[in-house]
Amino acid sequence: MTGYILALDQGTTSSRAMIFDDTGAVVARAQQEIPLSYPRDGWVELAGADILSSTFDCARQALSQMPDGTRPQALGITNQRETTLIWDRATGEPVYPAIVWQDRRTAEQCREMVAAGQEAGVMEKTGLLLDPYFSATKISWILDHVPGARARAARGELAFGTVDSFLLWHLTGGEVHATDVTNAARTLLFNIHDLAWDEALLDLFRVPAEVLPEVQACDHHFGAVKAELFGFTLPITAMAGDQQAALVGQNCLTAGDVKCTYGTGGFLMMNVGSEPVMSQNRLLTTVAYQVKGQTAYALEGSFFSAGSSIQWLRDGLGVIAHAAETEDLARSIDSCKGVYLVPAFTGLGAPHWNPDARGSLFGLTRDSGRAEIARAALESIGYQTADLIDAMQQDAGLEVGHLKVDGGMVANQWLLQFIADIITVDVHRPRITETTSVGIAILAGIGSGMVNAIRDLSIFCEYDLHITPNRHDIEKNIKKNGWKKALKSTCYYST
Ligand SMILES: Nc1ncnc2c1ncn2[C@@H]1O[C@H](COP(=O)(O)OP(=O)(O)O)[C@@H](O)[C@H]1O
Ligand SMILES: O=P(O)(O)OC[C@H](O)CO
Repeated sequence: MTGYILALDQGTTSSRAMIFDDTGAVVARAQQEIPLSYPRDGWVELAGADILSSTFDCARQALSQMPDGTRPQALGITNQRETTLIWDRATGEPVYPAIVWQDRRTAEQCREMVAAGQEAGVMEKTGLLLDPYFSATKISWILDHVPGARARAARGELAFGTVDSFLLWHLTGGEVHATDVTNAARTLLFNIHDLAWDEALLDLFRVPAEVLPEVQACDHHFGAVKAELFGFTLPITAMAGDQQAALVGQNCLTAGDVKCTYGTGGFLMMNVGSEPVMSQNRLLTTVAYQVKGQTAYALEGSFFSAGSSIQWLRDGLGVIAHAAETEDLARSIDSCKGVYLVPAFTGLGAPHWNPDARGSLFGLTRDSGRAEIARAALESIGYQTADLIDAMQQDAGLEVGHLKVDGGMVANQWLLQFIADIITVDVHRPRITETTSVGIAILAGIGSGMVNAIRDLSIFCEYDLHITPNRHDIEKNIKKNGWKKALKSTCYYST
């Protein structure tokens, strides 16, 4: 009998459901966009109700596409990480909208903590930096700004969770409050060496232990979906943050394997094996996965604006109607003629970590038009990748042999060629580019016993596009120098 796995992927701009059979074939898929709101400069929020309804609608749509008489035997949840929700345990209602990972409202608190010399100790335990990106300061912000929330949290009436926990709570009818190690590792409250919440960090960030979920391995049996939701119960046998799921989905299971996901942001991740590698270049050290009792760690560099720059071209400037138009625009000119976009719309991530930086466009002339700006937006993604690869190679002490890419932006082949050219490394794109869903399906297959080991399902990871770099070294160096100058000016302006 064929086995089926339902993969739910709740991302920053959309929710997805995909159903795989046990040969790795996709039998159903559905996707729904969700609206982000930007209530103030640097603030980014999502409505909890939209997160739930879009995810459950996608699941129902995908289930309706299954062959007659069949249903999945396991469910895996993967999610945008760090995004923070606090809800009422009695009703499941969030007390405030989800504060999205891109949100910078706690920048001042982070700056004060850095000035007080608290960053080194936090980094040592968590592998993370003191940046508003992570959940801890977002939790405190909600507890401090929603009337009565701190007192209610102390009385055990409120629950905190990243999006995985929030979905799990609602899928199980409020019966299970849990997360997995990869999501916990993004909160600034979790010791990645002991794999446990850390009391000293809870005190430092003023987060009461009463709000925290239980932490489990990625392939844990988390609970069962209540029958009212989809018409039958379904075991939830895996959870993992989306970048970690993509690492698994890209078959990056050996130390030195690297993938980069180009969605709303860009997320470069290298498997470093069973011991954490601490960065000397302001990259993050994080848990890659914990499966069958084994833990793997990763080095990660994230930049906050990749696809979001393209959304800005479409929704902010109105210079394109669809994201895919950027490819033709980039091909329509030979070069940007000195135009650079530094897409620091919500600050700069690794390796700069400047929450106050804001986006800048440099080198405009009367000849600059939509093609130059669109191409500069795509090029900025290549430069940001190159900056992170340089830092990662130094930290890990090895050369990146090739880069596996995925995410919504990899439909753009001009972009992939530019990335290959600027990092001078081969770029491989898988047949199924939704590797986040692939990864969580593999983990759910293991959690349910349908699959024995991650490698059993490497069948999922076939590559159908291989791009080799064009080596114009002189030109590449000139371009990179221009980018460095633009970056420096952006940071200078923001101080
Ligand atoms: N052909 C394309 N060229 C450039 N950008 C694209 C293209 N297709 C999609 N995108 C961008 O990719 C992003 C969507 O990727 P996705 O992986 O679904 O994001 P997320 O998981 O963060 O919600 C959007 O920001 C969109 O603008
Ligand atoms: O929603 P995505 O795919 O852009 O991923 C968001 C990341 O997990 C944030 O760290």
